[in-house]
Amino acid sequence: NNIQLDSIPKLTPEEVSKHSTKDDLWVVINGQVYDLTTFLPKHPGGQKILLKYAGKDATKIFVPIHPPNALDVYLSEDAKLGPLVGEFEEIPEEITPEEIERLDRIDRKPSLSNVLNIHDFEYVARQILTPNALAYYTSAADDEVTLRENHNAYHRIFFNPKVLVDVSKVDLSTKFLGVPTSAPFYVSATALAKLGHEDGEISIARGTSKENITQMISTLASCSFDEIVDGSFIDGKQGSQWYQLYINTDRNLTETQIKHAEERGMNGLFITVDAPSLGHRERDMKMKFEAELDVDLNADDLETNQGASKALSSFIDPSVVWKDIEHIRTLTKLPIVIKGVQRKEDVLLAIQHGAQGVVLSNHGGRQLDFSKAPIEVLAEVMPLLREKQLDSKIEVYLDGGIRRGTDILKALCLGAKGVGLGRAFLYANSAYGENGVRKAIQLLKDELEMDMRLLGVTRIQDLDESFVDVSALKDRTVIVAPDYLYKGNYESLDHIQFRE
Ligand SMILES: Cc1cc2c(cc1C)[n+](S(=O)(=O)[O-])c1c(=O)[nH]c(=O)nc-1n2C[C@H](O)[C@H](O)[C@H](O)COP(=O)(O)O
Repeated sequence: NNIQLDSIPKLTPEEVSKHSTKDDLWVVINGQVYDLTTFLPKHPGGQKILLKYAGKDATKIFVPIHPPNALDVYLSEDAKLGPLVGEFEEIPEEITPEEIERLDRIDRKPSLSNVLNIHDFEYVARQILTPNALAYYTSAADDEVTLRENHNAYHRIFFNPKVLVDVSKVDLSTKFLGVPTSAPFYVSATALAKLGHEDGEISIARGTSKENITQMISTLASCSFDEIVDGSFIDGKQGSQWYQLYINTDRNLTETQIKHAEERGMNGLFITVDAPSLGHRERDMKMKFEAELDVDLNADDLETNQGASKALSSFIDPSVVWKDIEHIRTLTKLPIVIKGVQRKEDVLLAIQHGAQGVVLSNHGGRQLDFSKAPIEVLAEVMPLLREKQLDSKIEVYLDGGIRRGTDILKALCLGAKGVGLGRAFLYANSAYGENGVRKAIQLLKDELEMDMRLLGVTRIQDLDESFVDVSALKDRTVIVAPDYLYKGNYESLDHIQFRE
């Protein structure tokens, strides 16, 4: 045995570094040595990134992108070679001047008490996020027209406020899929929250749970599903959460995910259908998510440059159709909501195929550019559902471009059950963690309460179309020549100030 034991190479850094080619590829993650040779062509993130770290320690790049259980999900037992013996010599990373400035801005970050609105969170986050995180969070498809239209469309809707109404007590509470919520908005599923904050989706879970707001957990979350669910327990009570599903080409894996989501107490299953493949997000792609790669692979091995999005989406099944929704209904008792619906006819199909809800969404402009703003689709959907007496048959949510209480209020007046915010909470979490998430929720609640009071309505269920004027909503004329005198006098609000 001694002779046998002696002949097994010790898993030292020197030994690991000998296995650094695509035909013999070892990598160290969290102190464990893995043989990724057979996994290399299957890696959703492409080959380049693995080859970049062949024979090296990849822990730093692995942790912000993958949930901890990713290695168990993707790797066979024989790929796990055992613990590293010894340590790699730390090679000090060269710190660029831009990185020094970024770290300085983090030190001078405004105090949370000075944050007044969602735009402030975005402004601070943009100053302190790493280039990769910023590119991934902010990016949208092609020319990012839909990204901007999502928010701009709200500017084409005005209010018809009522006066002399007793508005002393305003109640923001409502129910989503039969479950009470303290306000008619939720945190929408976004991936890779750990790129912006080390607690990732867990601090979002804690913040939403403490504020009694629902969190939608992404299939692509950077924390494991179970740790996000566990993170939502406050004093033993689980927060309200939904599971957002990308249907996997491996349908058995999808079935396992659905059953596990039900076991862990999800209040809804949101099936995202607007991303048969993730969109063409050039900001993200420019970052070449594997950025500083200097792997000299020959062209035929190389996938085209893919940002995080493309890298993450290779498992999404592009062949999903309405009958798959019927099949999924047989697998779970969870309410099923179709996320990413963009035309009124598909809302009727969602009802026909037994969905309890839809989210009118274009993925925050990250999918098909020139998709209409969901608020505009909502204004088409609700009259049709009322005409067919189907408005009580389905809950209609929407997301995209929501940044103010007035945006939420306009959607509710037009018949939305509730609205989702994606980037707003990524920015709040990235800049200030759990407390940032809580502050963002409180700011939106305060704005919404104030807006309802000034609109002359005190309960969510009393909101209706009479409170909004949508006559300009479809009017996408070229902007009328601005009145420069007025425009020149108008001073835009200042961004939040960084401390000296
Ligand atoms: C900003 C962002 C959005 C993502 C998102 C990641 C980011 C960084 N990702 S993505 O990795 O596939 O693109 C998801 C996701 O995991 N699943 C999903 O259903 N929607 C995803 N969305 C869309 C999100 O759920 C909302 O539809 C969208 O963010 C709403 O627009 P706002 O950002 O303007 O609120």
